[in-house]
Amino acid sequence: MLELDNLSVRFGGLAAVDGVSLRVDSHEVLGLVGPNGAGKTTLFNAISGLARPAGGTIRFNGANIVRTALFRRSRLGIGRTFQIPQPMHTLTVRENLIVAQRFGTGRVDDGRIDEILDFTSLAGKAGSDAATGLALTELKALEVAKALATNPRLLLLDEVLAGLETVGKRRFMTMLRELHARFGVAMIVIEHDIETISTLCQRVAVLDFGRLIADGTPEAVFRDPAVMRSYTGTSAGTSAETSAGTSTGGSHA
Ligand SMILES: Nc1ncnc2c1ncn2[C@@H]1O[C@H](COP(=O)(O)OP(=O)(O)OP(=O)(O)O)[C@@H](O)[C@H]1O
Repeated sequence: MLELDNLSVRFGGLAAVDGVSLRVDSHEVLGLVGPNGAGKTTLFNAISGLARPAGGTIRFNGANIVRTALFRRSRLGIGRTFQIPQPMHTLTVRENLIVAQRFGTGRVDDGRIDEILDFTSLAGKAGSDAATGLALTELKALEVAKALATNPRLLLLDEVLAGLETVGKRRFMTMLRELHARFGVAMIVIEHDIETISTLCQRVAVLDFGRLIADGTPEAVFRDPAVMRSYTGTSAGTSAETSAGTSTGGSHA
């Protein structure tokens, strides 16, 4: 479905994404981890059309979309959320979904919007002001709902669980698993928490200084000493240690 070949994104002298080659198959759930500043969000920006690559190709369902405009990528089926929820202010929750759906599909389907509101547990908030009427969990749910309204085949989820407390996080993870099964989308999931990634994802890719340093099953990747060193500054622990909530949120700073 998605194939990145030697993809690079530069900010002046900084290679934020540095020669990354990676593929995601339809219906696959891929975790994307790495320390702060490793290039994860920049990679999402390149795939979704917000960042212009300095080199390499992005193939989506066979076509090279590296020069394709943002809204066209959305219409091809690439949806995303943002790390910091970005509701459209002054609009209600339902209106947010209508705008997202029109952007992503070129039309409005009220039945589909009702389905998404139900699915994301936002039906009771459909008429609420999106900027002022929502708790953090609901704002995160709205990010997912807006992305779903664009009718994605590939969903890029940028730290949608960050900041949620344990119960909210569990509920959200259940929702993401159901989403994958019910809407049949492939997903790339950026999260720092190893337990979350191991639970949600079949495969994990690790970025470090913009480079892909590992790609494999969660069990294999999180046991790789080089991987663990790169973002925690420690050597690999046992699987019990690494699945007990270890964060991948190390920093090069
Ligand atoms: N618009 C920009 N202009 C200049 N440098 C940028 C820009 N966006 C990102 N960077 C730099 O590119 C590198 C990668 O940043 P990016 O946000 O992609 O990392 P990340 O892995 O998503 O980090 P985090 O886990 O903190 O969200 C960092 O060094 C960052 O400072």
